[in-house]
Amino acid sequence: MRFTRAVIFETSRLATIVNGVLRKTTHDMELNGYLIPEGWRIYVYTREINYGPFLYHDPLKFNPWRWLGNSLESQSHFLIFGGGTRQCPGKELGIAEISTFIHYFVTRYRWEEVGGDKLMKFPRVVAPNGLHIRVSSY
Ligand code: HEM
Repeated sequence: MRFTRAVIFETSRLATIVNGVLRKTTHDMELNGYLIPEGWRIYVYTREINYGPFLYHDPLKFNPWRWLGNSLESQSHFLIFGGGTRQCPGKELGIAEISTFIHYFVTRYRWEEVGGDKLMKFPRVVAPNGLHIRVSSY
């Protein structure tokens, strides 16, 4: 399911689920000339990285093909599931669950939006009043 995986990554990139990750410094550190003292909690805001024009060509375009045939997933800026030793342990399970849902939803059902619900894009993609769809089987 290589293409389904690419669709999941592209959707998560554009409609970021987790905006950032938390870390705590274990010793004084210097970052770009700034001193971050030991014991400080840092919120690493990863959301904007997903829209970086230097990292993703035409970043606001939904383009699942960008994930195929290159190693975007192994880049250090790929932080949809966090990074390092605390990277999400449920990553592959989550992808498997979403893939299963998409497979059955797309192959067995049709759907249409009803009600013209509003979508908010910031601080994250949400439908404040819900996203109402009418589902029917093929
Ligand atoms: C699309 C689905 C998911 C996304 C986008 C996601 C995203 C994330 C992110 C960004 C983190 C923070 C990682 C870090 O601090 O570097 C995280 C942590 C975590 N996730 Fe997920 N996650 C998903 C699904 C799941 C599932 C299905 C499970 C378990 C069944 C799970 C369990 C956890 C746990 C236990 C942590 C804490 C890990 C730690 O602090 O060591 N996640 N996840």
